[in-house]
Amino acid sequence: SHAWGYGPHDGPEKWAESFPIANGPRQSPIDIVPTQAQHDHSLKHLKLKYDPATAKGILNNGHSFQVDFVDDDNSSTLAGGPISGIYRLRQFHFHWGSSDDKGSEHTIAGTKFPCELHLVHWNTKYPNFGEAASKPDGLAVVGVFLKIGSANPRLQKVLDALDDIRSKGRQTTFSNFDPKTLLPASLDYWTYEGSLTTPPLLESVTWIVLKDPISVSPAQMAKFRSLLFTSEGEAPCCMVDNYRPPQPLKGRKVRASFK
Ligand SMILES: NS(=O)(=O)c1ccc(C(=O)NCc2cccc(F)c2F)cc1
Ligand SMILES: [Zn+2]
Repeated sequence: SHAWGYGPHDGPEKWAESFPIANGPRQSPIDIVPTQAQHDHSLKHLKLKYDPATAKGILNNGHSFQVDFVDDDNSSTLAGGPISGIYRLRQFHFHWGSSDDKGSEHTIAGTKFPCELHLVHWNTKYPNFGEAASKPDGLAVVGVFLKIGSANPRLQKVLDALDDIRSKGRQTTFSNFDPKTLLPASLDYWTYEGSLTTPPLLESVTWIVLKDPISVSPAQMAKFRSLLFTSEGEAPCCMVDNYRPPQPLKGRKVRASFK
């Protein structure tokens, strides 16, 4: 079976056994070294258009939790930046650590953040997410680092919903939310060609990692860590350290939208 996780027996070091692409040429995440990124003045600014009414639900999928969006039309989209065409917002989710010194998937010159937000979009040149996920230009994920500081009021509605989805498989409605409120003031970014950071690890993602973090307080981090990897009735296992470590660059170039 393709049961995978983040523990010693089913974690990132074991994924290649079921998903050999784990050792592929464009795997994610990576360590981003700003001094080695190339400024590309042809990179456009990011165009994010999100309709709060497309927020649908919030789900504990046993690996993270995600907020799902209605993606039947172009109400919530990403365009510009390094991508061509229009990509539709599908979901956003997070990765985080058991302590504040780790948790992000991408790192900046070796620096780990306590948490990383991923906003997942798929290319509308394909009929649906599943099809797009198998194409080299099928997905675009915007990554945002979270840094320990003052409590972030923009996170609170998401964190307050976690009480209803503590265990794997739990979901509840989640409506009227604009994920644009989770973004930092500057949309400066690094971009490179990569993959999903969890199985099936498909090499179909144009990564757009924002340079500036948003804030999260220690108490808010504790809310993330109150979730469970496990289903109701199983021995509870805290959902923490659900991040893949950086993968080999294998000759890829990281471009910067800023000087
Ligand atoms: N962390 S991340 O942002 O890189 C990431 C984003 C999305 C997915 C995902 O959708 N997985 C399920 C999945 C995978 C392939 C095809 C599918 F249809 C599908 F639902 C996994 C990882
Ligand atoms: Zn992710």
